[in-house]
Amino acid sequence: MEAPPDNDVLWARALHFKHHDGSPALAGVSLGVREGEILAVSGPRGSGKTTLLQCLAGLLPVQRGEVWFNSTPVHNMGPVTRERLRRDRFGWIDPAPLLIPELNVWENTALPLMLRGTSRRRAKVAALEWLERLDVGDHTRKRPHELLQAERQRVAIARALAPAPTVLFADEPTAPLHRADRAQVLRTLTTAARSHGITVVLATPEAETAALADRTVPLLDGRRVNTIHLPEVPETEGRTAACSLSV
Ligand SMILES: Nc1ncnc2c1ncn2[C@@H]1O[C@H](COP(=O)(O)OP(=O)(O)OP(=O)(O)O)[C@@H](O)[C@H]1O
Repeated sequence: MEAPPDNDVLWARALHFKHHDGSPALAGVSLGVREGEILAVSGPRGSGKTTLLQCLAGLLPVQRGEVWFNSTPVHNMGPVTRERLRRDRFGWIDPAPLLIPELNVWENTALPLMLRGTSRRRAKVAALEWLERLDVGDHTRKRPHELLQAERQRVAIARALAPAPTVLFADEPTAPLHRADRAQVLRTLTTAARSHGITVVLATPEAETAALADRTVPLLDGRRVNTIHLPEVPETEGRTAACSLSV
C-alpha cells in the first residue's frame, strides 16, 4: 500500500462511490490536502462535491479507494473510530444550518467543545467569542427558531470554528446568505482558519468563492478535471429568479 506524502493532512486515492440507489457519485478521485491550506472543491450541481467531502470526513464509508488522515488510514476504520475522529479532529458546515431546536444559540455553539471534554464555562466563553465574530453576538440566548435562516447559518459556522478543528469541511457554507453578506462571512471563515491553522476543504459551485481558496480541485461527473467554467451567480439563484418570474 502506497503511503501518503508527509505534508498532506488528508490524502485520497482512487475514490469510487455509488449511492444506495446506484447513482454514481465518485469515479476515481485522488487528491491531497496540505496542512493549513484552504482547498476549494468546485463543480456544477451533482458533480460529486458533497459525496467527496463526506468520504474525506469519514461520514460515508469508502467503498473503493483510500482516505488517509495524518498518515492514518480512514478507509478501513470502523464506524465508532470514524465517529471519534470526526468529533475530535473534524468540523463540518452544511449548506443549511442544522441546529438543535431545544438549545439556545450559545449552547448550540458550545456543544462540540463540551463533547470534546471542555468545561461548560470555558466552552461558553469560546462560543460567545465566535458568535461575536460571526455578527450574531446579540442572539446568544435565543432559540434557533427565533433567528433568520442566514443568522442560523452564521451560528452553524461559529459552532464549526469554535473547537478549532484540524480540518473543517464546509459544504457551500454561505448558501443561505444574501450575496452581500457572503463575502464578509467567507472572509471571517478563511481569516479564522488561517489564524488558527485550520485546514479547510470548501465545496462550492461559485467561481468567486473558489477564488478565495489557495487551490481548487474541479470536479465533473465524479472525476477530477483540469478546468471548469463556473457560473458567477450560482445556479440556485438562477432557479429562484426563474421561479419568481413564473409566479
Ligand atoms: N443520498 C443520495 N442518494 C442517491 N444519489 C445521491 C445522493 N446524494 C447524491 N446523489 C447523487 O450523487 C451524485 C453526486 O451528488 P453530490 O451531492 O455529491 O454532488 P454535488 O456536486 O455536491 O451537488 P450539489 O451541489 O447539488 O449538492 C449526483 O448524481 C447525485 O444525484
